[in-house]
Amino acid sequence: MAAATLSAPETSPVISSELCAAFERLRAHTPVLRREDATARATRLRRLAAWITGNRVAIQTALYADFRKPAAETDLTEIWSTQAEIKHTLAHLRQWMKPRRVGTPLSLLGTTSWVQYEPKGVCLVMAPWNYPFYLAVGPLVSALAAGNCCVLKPSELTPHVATLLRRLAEEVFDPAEVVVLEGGKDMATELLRLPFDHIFFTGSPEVGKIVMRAAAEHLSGVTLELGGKSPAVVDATANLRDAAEKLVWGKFLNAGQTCVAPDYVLVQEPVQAELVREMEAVIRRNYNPAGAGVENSESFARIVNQQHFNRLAGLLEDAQATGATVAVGGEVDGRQCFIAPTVLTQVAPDSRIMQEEIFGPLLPLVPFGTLSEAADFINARPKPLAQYVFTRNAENQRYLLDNVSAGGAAVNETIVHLGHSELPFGGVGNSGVGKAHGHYGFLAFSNEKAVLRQRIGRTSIKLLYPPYTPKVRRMLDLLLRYL
Ligand SMILES: NC(=O)C1=CN([C@@H]2O[C@H](COP(=O)(O)OP(=O)(O)OC[C@H]3O[C@@H](n4cnc5c(N)ncnc54)[C@H](OP(=O)(O)O)[C@@H]3O)[C@@H](O)[C@H]2O)C=CC1
Ligand SMILES: CCCCCC(=O)O
Repeated sequence: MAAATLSAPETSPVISSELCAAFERLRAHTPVLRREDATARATRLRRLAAWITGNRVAIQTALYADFRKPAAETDLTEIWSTQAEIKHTLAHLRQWMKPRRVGTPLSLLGTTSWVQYEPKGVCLVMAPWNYPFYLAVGPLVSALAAGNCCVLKPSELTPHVATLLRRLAEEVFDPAEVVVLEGGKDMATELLRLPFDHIFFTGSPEVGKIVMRAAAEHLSGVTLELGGKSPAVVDATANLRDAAEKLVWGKFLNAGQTCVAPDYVLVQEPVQAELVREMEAVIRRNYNPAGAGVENSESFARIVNQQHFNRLAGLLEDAQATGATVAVGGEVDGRQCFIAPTVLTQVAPDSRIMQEEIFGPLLPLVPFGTLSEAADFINARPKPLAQYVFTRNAENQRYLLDNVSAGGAAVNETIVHLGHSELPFGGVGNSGVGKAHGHYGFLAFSNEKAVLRQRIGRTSIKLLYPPYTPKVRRMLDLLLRYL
């Protein structure tokens, strides 16, 4: 069935003709992708994987040009993470695509039923700037695995990566399968007026609400991968050297511009000073081993732009103005958008740095007495994307995992749960809607169609057809009593 052309009411004057043409081209192509088998989809994903392998240096160069992301971090968090998603998808795609038979209840005896996975159609992927390659191509892999056509809107804050993504689309895909549309807020606003079948948005909760409102106009499906203040709790039983290593890595990777970065640390009072000492040693080892200064380290990224630098410098100033102490770091240089890995103590709970997502290399430590105080502190705030627990006490671990709601959690680790292909990734409440990665990503971009097949001349319900005679009423009595 040919997809209906966008009628005049849908193409409001604020949607440019080229956008409508691109959308129509994809929508007209959806029946072709719907008919493809696992082999055809896998071939497309292998072509993508080969392109990424062949363009490793170009990806590193683009990320470095955008905000001096170290090549090693690009390899790990942009290239390897994307290739791992493709590899896992290729290993399971045939299975995921198979219809799933379900059992038959007594009341439907004689029927056969299954769940059939069909593509949603034309999907929109809106990516953020902090992992601009992985967070654009990762969702694209899921969309293609599920048989969709896709519009990809990268962030304009990372223009070198956006240009690279456009080249990737042109070199790997048919323009009717995937199109990359570069632009900022205005482009995104226009795109959100189109009747996409699913919108996969990664970004801030504020913009996530804008996306969800726009999706309501067309009842588009949404996956919202949002952010928030992900807490880490370090109790008095924790291995502090181990906790320091993992907290410093997770916090200062990508200069703290990571959605699942530990935003702040709740540390049990008696071990705060020792934790600070351990963190200081790890920061020095990771970013200033020769004493040349972190600003000269090739292992530490920059803040993405002046606006975010100013925002973070403002958080640091406000924290200090409300009594915080800079225990480690604190150096800033606006000319190169540099903020050193910084650990803060004596942070006022009502200071700005404890109200908004930091999304930068500032790590406030907040002391607590009892675990219930720590849980109450977290639960008094919007539900986080991740929670981290550092403890050697199984009961403390259970208490915190059972009494704090978060999108995901890691115990004695940070961030890496995001790279586990068998785990659903996503937020809850203010930190997100829906799950991604692996099979969860495939399902996000699929319609799970329920199918029941009946034999001709038979129906489980015929005995209950009208007229509703006393015999039918007796059958209903039996039904309510036994089935
Ligand atoms: N859950 C997850 O997996 C992740 C969540 N995040 C979260 O994303 C945020 C940081 O990313 P950031 O890019 O700054 O997020 P934004 O919400 O600012 O932007 C996300 C996307 O939305 C676009 N956009 C911005 N403003 C609007 C608007 N008014 N209407 C429509 N689209 C708009 C952006 O375009 P443009 O950039 O071109 O303006 C970008 O493509 C943090 O909150 C972080 O926690 C980040 C990474 C992963
Ligand atoms: C591999 C690391 C990716 C992190 C994506 C984020 O949390 O922003």
